[in-house]
Amino acid sequence: AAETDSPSGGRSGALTPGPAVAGHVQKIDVNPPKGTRDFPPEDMRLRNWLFDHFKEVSRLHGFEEVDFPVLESEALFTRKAGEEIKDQLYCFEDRGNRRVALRPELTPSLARLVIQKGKSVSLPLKWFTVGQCWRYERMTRGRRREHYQWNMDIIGVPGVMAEAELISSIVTLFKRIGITESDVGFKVSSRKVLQEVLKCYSVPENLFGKVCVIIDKIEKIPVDEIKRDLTAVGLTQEAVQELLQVLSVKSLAELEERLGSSGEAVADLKHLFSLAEKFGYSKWLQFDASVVRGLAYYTGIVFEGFDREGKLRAICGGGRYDHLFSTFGADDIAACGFGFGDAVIVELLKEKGLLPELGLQVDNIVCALDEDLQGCAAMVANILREKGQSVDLVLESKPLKWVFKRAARANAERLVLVGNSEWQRGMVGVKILSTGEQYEVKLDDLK
Ligand SMILES: OCc1cccc(Br)n1
Repeated sequence: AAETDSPSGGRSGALTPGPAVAGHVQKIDVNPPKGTRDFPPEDMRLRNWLFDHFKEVSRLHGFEEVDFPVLESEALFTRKAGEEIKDQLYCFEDRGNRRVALRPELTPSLARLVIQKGKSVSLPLKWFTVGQCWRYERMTRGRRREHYQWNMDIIGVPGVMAEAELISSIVTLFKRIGITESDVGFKVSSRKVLQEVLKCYSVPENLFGKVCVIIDKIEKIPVDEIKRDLTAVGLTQEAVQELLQVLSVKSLAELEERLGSSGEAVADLKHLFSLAEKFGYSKWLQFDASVVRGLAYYTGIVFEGFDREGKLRAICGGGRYDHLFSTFGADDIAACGFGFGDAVIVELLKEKGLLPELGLQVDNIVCALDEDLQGCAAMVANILREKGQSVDLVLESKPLKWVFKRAARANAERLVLVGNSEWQRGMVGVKILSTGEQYEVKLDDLK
């Protein structure tokens, strides 16, 4: 809207509502900021349902919950590997002139806390968290700017039993919400494949992260751009060619033929696939050499959950990051973890008709039949609440028709009516809404 002179002489525009003009207040924009979501009750019930599963699965696997500020020092995320997550950092300078950022991921915060705890914690650590993560993306792509991620991390275990345990956690989650191996799978590879190829071509170690970030785009941008970007960071044509060929390897056997049996990449992957048999989730896994994931700090096994119909983006992803700690100036600790977002999984559940029915549920509606019985109704509500019963207490005089309608909407088990004559006899009226059964009960016997 064009800027206009408000009567008070100030200037108001579309984003800065003008001052009230003689009883008129310009209505604020009631939508949440671009790319963000509100969670009204029905959406919050679904979110809680999902997060409760995340937390229960973490508990079943013996993980401890941790949390960190959504606001972190920008320095935690300023990796120089050309990652999208860095380009879209939601960062700013605070009033203390500190460079800060809304976290785009949770792993760096977890590493920071592990370093902070130092020797006061004993390894291995099995920590999990569910937290909101942010990115600032030009809204031209209309993508969200926030999502919640479930993370599980194992700190201090160098062997692939750790990755196997993480995948077990995700399989457990999928099973709990009705997703099977016919719906989703895990593409599994190891960045040690790339590492071994790059080593053959004497590519300096410090280019590893950049190369992985470029290759992660292999299914998103034309292969000529991939080649150009790889050449630009210093790889020879030959190295580029070999890299792209090894990424198209179709099986672990073929990979072993190409890389030999003595390398760690093949050994780790064979070990992981044998462990998958023991964990009972072999059918969920497939080797896919093209999986590298887009975070620069992965160093070993990487995996991502995908929908077999190929309609959705990756459901989750993770891997080993054995050198993240040294990038923060600390001694390295072997580590691996995954992130599981709250958006793609809901799209998958919708696709599969697996969204749970989660209506509002309250045990009792308690209602005074006369204005002067409000206090008595409060006493009844208190008695029930102390017994662990949920009560929606009617807080003002309402016609019975209104009360019944609210009881139906709240899917209430029963209606407790506080009326004068009953109250005089120490009784209250009860109506079981599912059967219509109606009776009086002594206050002391209310349960
Ligand atoms: O997965 C990348 C990402 C990071 C932060 C917020 C959103 Br939405 N997406």
